[in-house]
Amino acid sequence: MRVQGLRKVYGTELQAVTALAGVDAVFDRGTFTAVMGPSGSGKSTLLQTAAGLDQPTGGQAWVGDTELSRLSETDLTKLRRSKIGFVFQAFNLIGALTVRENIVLPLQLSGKRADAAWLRQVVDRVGLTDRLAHRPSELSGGQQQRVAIARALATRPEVIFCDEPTGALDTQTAGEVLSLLRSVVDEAGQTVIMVTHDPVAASYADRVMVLADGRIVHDVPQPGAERIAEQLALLGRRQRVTQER
Ligand SMILES: Nc1ncnc2c1ncn2[C@@H]1O[C@H](COP(=O)(O)OP(=O)(O)OP(=O)(O)O)[C@@H](O)[C@H]1O
Repeated sequence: MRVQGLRKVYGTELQAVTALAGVDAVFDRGTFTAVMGPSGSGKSTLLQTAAGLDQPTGGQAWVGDTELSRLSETDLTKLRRSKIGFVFQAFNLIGALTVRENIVLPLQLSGKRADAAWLRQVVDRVGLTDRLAHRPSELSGGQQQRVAIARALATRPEVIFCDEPTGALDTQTAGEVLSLLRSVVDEAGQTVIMVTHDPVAASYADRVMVLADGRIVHDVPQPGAERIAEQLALLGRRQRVTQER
């Protein structure tokens, strides 16, 4: 996955907000990247435009050799369904469906037959084998997020985008979900790009990318939760000083 010169401006001339001011980044296969930065720095916008959920104002995003802006709306939807998985803070499961039905939904939407062996492996990895007939409301928050991860994995996507996947979970449950994402990268070789505010969550990644004002201001191999927290605090202080001037 890579993005080049990615720009996003919301609104019209007088009230234009530059959410992304030209972002270049490569996310190698089988790596886990945490995207961090102050509120409003463009993290979600980066995720949305890189994943083809929203159109950038300028620049390009590629999944493998495919440049997203060249695709028709139909082909973009097909690509999103087959090559990209999404995990959100709010789980976004369908309450009327069972765990199994939620997990296979992306396959059904893309008209693919479920690969039974892969699905067994996915369900086993997320530890939900004995919960397949339950409804999401009968599960804990951590279990619901594991269903969402299994659903994201069902189509064997090349890249999984996570927006604050542990934002609604307690520390221990968050740790379990993050270990699961780590194992998806290490054992299944998938690429994970995760937006998070939490330095501990970011410490599970291989690399931490920090955005400020729609630009990458740090892009480093992950230095540990403490250093990440220090860097973010420094960035917050610098921003406050700039705003006060
Ligand atoms: N639909 C929109 N219309 C106008 N402005 C928007 C829209 N979506 C986002 N923005 C603006 O773009 C900038 C970046 O927003 P974005 O949601 O990407 O930031 P973020 O880093 O994910 O923030 P947070 O950590 O608070 O979720 C912000 O200034 C935001 O107000």
